[in-house]
Amino acid sequence: LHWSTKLLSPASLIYITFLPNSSWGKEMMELYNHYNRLSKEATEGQEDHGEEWTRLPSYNRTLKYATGGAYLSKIIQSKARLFTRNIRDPGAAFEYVLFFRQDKLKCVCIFQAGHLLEGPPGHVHGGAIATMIDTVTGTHASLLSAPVMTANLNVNYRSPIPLGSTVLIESILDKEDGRKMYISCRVTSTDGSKLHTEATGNFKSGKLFIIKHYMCINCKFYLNNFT
Ligand SMILES: CCCCCCCCCCCC(=O)SCCNC(=O)CCNC(=O)[C@H](O)C(C)(C)COP(=O)(O)OP(=O)(O)OC[C@H]1O[C@@H](n2cnc3c(N)ncnc32)[C@H](O)[C@@H]1OP(=O)(O)O
Repeated sequence: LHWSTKLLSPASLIYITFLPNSSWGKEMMELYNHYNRLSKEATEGQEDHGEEWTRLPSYNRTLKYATGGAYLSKIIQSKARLFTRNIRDPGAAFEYVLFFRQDKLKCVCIFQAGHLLEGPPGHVHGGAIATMIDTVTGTHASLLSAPVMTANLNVNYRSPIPLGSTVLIESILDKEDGRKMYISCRVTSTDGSKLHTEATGNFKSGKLFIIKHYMCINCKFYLNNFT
């Protein structure tokens, strides 16, 4: 069963894909269920595992509420589409979900790399890895301040990622300096034993967004109200 729906818009067909989908492997599903359970328990005030994760909303939903429509017209918002979500065939490319941990200002992304992302035979292309790192760290920086542009991204590839495998992408805030955010990131095997990639990023938020985002600086407020 593919949880995809087609919506007809004047200009194009917009595909909305619901997570999870049938392409997700066992490892991806187990991790998703793990973090989702922690998120739900935190939301519902159930058992306290000492970890309070929140699943992040979709890009379009984030855009809609983060900018409040003040700076992006409804037409632009409705057409905005993060390119990692553009592939219609479930499992073919970027399958991922992001969770945020408020108390540690930390993000985790569970990423399953599909066959279209092949670089070296049987392994994931470095550009696809950098794309996912930019997506995770950029989203993380946006959550902590305001929608950002990536100014700088340094990537060190330590060991290749097998195509079709599931990996964890974890990011943390290193430093905040006015409108600049410094985020670092590690891509590892799901048990954390193998380091695939390390990266650091420098992100810059725009002046226009700052006022609007004072309401989002407290991420808990933001996540509780807009997810
Ligand atoms: C909520 C929605 C969800 C959003 C979820 C989004 C998730 C996806 C995120 C994807 C993000 C992207 O891929 S964005 C696309 C790729 N990136 C881009 O195209 C960016 C292109 N570059 C630019 O637009 C610009 O150069 C900026 C915005 C980065 C900076 O321009 P500016 O604002 O005029 O800043 P400027 O005065 O030059 O510099 C300001 C300060 O930043 C420093 N700085 C500037 N550039 C760099 C640099 N490359 N490396 C280091 N430091 C730099 C300067 O030294 C200075 O420090 P000091 O003197 O203050 O100390």
